[in-house]
Amino acid sequence: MYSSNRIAYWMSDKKLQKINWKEFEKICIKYNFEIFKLDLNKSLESQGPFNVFLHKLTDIIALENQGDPKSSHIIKAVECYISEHPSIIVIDPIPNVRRLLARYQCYSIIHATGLHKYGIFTPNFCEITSYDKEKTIQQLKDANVRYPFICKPLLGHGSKKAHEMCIIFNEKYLKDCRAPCVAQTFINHNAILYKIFVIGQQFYFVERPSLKNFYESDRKTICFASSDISRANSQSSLSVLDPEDISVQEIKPNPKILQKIAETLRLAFEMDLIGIDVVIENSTGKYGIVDVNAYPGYDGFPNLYDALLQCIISKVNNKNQITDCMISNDNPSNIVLNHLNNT
Ligand SMILES: Nc1ncnc2c1ncn2[C@@H]1O[C@H](COP(=O)(O)OP(=O)(O)OP(=O)(O)O)[C@@H](O)[C@H]1O
Ligand SMILES: O=P(O)(O)O[C@H]1[C@H](O)[C@H](O)[C@H](OP(=O)(O)O)[C@@H](OP(=O)(O)O)[C@@H]1O
Ligand SMILES: [Mg+2]
Repeated sequence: MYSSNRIAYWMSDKKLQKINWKEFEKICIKYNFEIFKLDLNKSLESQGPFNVFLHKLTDIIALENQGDPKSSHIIKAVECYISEHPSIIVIDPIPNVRRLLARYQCYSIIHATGLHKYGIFTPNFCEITSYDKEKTIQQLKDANVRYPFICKPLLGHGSKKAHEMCIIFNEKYLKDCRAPCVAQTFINHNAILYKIFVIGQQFYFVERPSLKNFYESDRKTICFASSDISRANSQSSLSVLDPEDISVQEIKPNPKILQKIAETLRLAFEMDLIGIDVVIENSTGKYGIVDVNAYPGYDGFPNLYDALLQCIISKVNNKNQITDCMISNDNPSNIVLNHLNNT
């Protein structure tokens, strides 16, 4: 049991408390898994061996990204340990998490999936790189980003700042774009958002409040913190529909389409723990993917920890099967032996 069923994890204390981690530890013990928190300030070698590494390192990766030497040292040590022990199952691989954290790259990956064949899209987006007005106008035009649009920080996780956004309604207030950022066309969706939570092959979705409908106009920029909008109990004034929008009929989501989104993005991002935020566009009924999150809150996911352990077990089994297969088929010494036996 020692090395084949040993899970190392790392998450911030805030995350551990929020998701009631003690419950997961109990389930692990019940199923004969040893589980322990990795100390990132100590030698990793001395804490091994382990065969699964489960983590939410987004805050540290974000700091590394901003040039913080301590965070960079920690992430390098983790990556180095993983590359020296390639049999470890990492949930999720650090390069894949990095890709998802960068909003521009994240939307580019969604755009490349071919989901548009199923009436699913990611709103037009571009990177705004400077405060040069003419340049910004050109960047928006090239990507067909229309007013109003949302400005989102380039990094999608890891700090309060990553969730500070604004809605820009016209050219006059382009100066409010906090460059560098991603600009994304605003999709009217009657203030309802669906959060799809993915754990390996399992998924679940919940309905959440969202931003009300907005139109191009001469109004001033609206700034908001995304954490005030789409939590289960959020009550932002920005989510209260204007009287003329109240009669717009609610379109219920098709679970098959949400499943298609979950399966496609899990494969596209090569990650098992993701959250996907989807809105249904009022005018077309199409499904717009507006955000993808690494290791989300899973608020409302039934039997969360059974699902998580099931995901881990299936990855461990897959890995063992592949290893068995390699030992019996591909091992060069076996091939030589088989050849010798046949001659
Ligand atoms: N393109 C869009 N059109 C309309 N509304 C949008 C769009 N993008 C985002 N929103 C709204 O803004 C909110 C915040 O956007 P987004 O999810 O990108 O921020 P975030 O900081 O990544 O949020 P999270 O905390 O879920 O990670 C969404 O919950 C949704 O209500
Ligand atoms: O409502 P969800 O679960 O989608 O909310 C996420 C949200 O995506 C935020 O991005 C948070 O991530 P950080 O930026 O890493 O703080 C998540 O926070 P966490 O505390 O659960 O890790 C939310 O769950
Ligand atoms: Mg997000």
